[in-house]
Amino acid sequence: MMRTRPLKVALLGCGVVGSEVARIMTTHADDLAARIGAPVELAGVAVRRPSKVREGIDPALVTTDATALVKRGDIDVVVEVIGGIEPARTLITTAFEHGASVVSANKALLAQDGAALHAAAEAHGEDLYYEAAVAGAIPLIRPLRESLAGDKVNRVLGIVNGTTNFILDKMDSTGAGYQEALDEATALGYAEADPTADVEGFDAAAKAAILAGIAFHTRVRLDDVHREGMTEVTAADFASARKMGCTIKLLAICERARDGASVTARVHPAMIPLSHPLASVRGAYNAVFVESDASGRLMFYGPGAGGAPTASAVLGDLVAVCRNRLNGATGPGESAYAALPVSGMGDVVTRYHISLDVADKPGVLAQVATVFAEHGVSIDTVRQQGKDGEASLVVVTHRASDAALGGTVEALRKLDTVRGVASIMRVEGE
Ligand SMILES: NC(=O)c1ccc[n+]([C@@H]2O[C@H](COP(=O)([O-])OP(=O)(O)OC[C@H]3O[C@@H](n4cnc5c(N)ncnc54)[C@H](O)[C@@H]3O)[C@@H](O)[C@H]2O)c1
Ligand SMILES: N[C@@H](CCO)C(=O)O
Ligand code: NA
Repeated sequence: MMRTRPLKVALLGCGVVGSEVARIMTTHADDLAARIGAPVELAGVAVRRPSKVREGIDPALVTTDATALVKRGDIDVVVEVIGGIEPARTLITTAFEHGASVVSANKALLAQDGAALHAAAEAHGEDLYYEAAVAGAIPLIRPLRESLAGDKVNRVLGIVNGTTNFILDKMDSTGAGYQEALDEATALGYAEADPTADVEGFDAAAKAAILAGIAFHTRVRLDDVHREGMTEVTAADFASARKMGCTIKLLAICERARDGASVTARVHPAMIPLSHPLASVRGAYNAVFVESDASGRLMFYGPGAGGAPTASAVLGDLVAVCRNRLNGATGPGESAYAALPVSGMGDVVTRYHISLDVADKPGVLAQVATVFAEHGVSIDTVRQQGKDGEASLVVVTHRASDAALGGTVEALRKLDTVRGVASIMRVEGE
């Protein structure tokens, strides 16, 4: 039966995502009410620039005082789409203190303070949902938290940043320059307010921390995630990748150690074979593989950024939280009982593609091969191209630990015959 008293929603932030949330709440109001069992009313919209014309939003609802809005006491759900750490964090905790549940898209905040925010939600008997924080529209948080709650997840691997995938795709497929592609991603509403968060891998690292925490029932913070951005990926790297039948993607990889006693989480550019499904993820799309004991390998794919796709995930959470509220219940909170340590990058085992500039003279190849052997790194293929007494040597290894590879590279740099290490890239997805 439909309840006539509406559930009241406060929207914090009315930018790319917030404006789409407001639009869908209005245009789909009847369907949302039917699905929830009560009407949902937009009771206030906190913005920074009140003079801006916002189509479809009653100006009487607009305020610059987000704190007063979350303190009103009659708000059921606060939707936080401001982003950043403060004032978002204080607004969310204030919302809990004043009897509201929270839906957020804020991966930066959740990766940094997720544990404290979950504790605050639990202490006040409120919900904290954030499907939009990871991989935009793709249902990923809820499948991990709920659908896979009976399985044991061992690995989560994928493309979780739309902006960088958009840029890498453009660089690879059209030869576009980095800045031109970034400007386009920003204009399309994919990039963070400060796109450094995207291109330097902070955004993907925040998502990796959130995914690893939920997947492995443990706490993983942003600082625990090894992070390398994509700003140093060059046209030459794409050319090398193509020679190997690969392309380059910025990947987030969260793994449980073989003995199950620890986990790792990392974000870095990697070569992947063109035959791998991740190679065909184009534009701002995201795709994530989840590997579990019983389920085997699952793939989640869809739009990873942009106003409307992100709003879809926010609205899904809003419906879930409203349903919980009508039932006098809350959804699942944080599950961190496994308390697994997070290991450093040295323990990660993968394959490597290394480009070296070397002297083109007898014995150099043997010298280089010896350094690899001395560090226990087995070589898969070697390709050499010589020109005017200099040569470029491309070595692809079998699986080795990052620590062993690091030692190898350090020793290679010390060889007189090695003029420089032009690039090192991990090879994933085989
Ligand atoms: N854009 C996307 O594709 C996308 C996807 C997933 C998640 N997110 C996340 O959603 C959140 C919002 O992203 P966005 O792309 O909409 O950003 P945005 O910059 O377009 O919107 C944020 C809005 O918040 C407003 N704001 C800032 N401080 C405020 C305050 N104190 N009170 C009220 N309003 C304030 C800004 O003026 C701006 O309009 C971020 O956490 C982001 O990481 C964005
Ligand atoms: N800036 C983010 C938004 C989605 O989280 C991205 O490009 O993926
Ligand atoms: Na999502």
